[in-house]
Amino acid sequence: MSLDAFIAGLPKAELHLHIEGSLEPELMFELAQRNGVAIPYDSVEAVRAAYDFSNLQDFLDIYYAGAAVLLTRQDFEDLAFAYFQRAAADSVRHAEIFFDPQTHTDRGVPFAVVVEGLIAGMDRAKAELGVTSGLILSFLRHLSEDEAFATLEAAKPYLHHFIGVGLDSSEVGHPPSKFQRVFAAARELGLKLCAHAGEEGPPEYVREALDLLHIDRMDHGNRSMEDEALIARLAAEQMTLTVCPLSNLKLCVVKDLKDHPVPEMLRRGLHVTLNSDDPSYFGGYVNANYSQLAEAVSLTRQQVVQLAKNSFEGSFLSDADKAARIAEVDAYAAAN
Ligand SMILES: Nc1ncnc2[nH]cnc12
Ligand SMILES: [Zn+2]
Repeated sequence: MSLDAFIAGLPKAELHLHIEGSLEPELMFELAQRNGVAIPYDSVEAVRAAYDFSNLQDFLDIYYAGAAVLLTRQDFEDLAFAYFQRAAADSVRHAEIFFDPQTHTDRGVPFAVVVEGLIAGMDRAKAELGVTSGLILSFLRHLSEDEAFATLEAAKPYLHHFIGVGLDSSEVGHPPSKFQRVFAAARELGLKLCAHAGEEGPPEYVREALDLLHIDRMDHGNRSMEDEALIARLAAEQMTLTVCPLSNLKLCVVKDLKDHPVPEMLRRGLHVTLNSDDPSYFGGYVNANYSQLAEAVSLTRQQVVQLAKNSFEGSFLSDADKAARIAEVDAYAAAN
């Protein structure tokens, strides 16, 4: 069996996926028409052609504009279910997905519409596809901490739907320290804590995410590799990093997949997982991330299995569920 075929059937979890970043151009057009929203493209091909980014901000500008077609509960359910169909096809058994409530509430879409639509899509995915999931409320870091607090307040009636909070959007100039108080409040509410750190921002931001936000999981973390003491600490703490190879390539965090830090991260004992981030914008879902990285840096089958096990280990599932899913990975690896 080829490594690609092995990856295709390998049970895995996805831990870094922005649901708004799974909006495929076809669905963007469908929703634009359904809702009478004008979009600045005249074809699906024109949308895809616009996905040529030099950095994170280039991407974010287009990503926030694309989200304008999402208005109704049904839109959010359709968006989520479309993602889960692709995830299921990639042998994803469990996904912990980010959403950006402020991107929608700032356009006048009620918080309830967004959450109820996403939850409906997640419930359908469990019933029809057997994919379990959790929802992570992500704060936009280019906005103020007061606005993050207002978002957390709006989330309170729906708290039982969330497994955690995250921190995303423009990293440089918006260090984790800006959100120290709202992360403490989220922890008090029993939520898990994630933050994007070290995608474009310096190792100092990674340290702040650890020391000031007290995160349970780190999104990206690439630039930690510039700091020996930080590498040693992340390895000692077995902090899960949700790494996104095709995102890193498209946003010019790495020049070539051959330069990707994952092999060095593994060699240094870091707890790495592979994820798709914003698959519609970056050219591939989770299996494409595994396969293209494996090809570029010559990952072994054993490393690929380790990455899949890490994905369950680093999830917010219960210990019993983690063990059951990891046993599934072992059984698959033994049989193939
Ligand atoms: N890769 C990324 N980094 C920061 N914010 C994001 N929002 C969606 N994708 C993101
Ligand atoms: Zn991300």
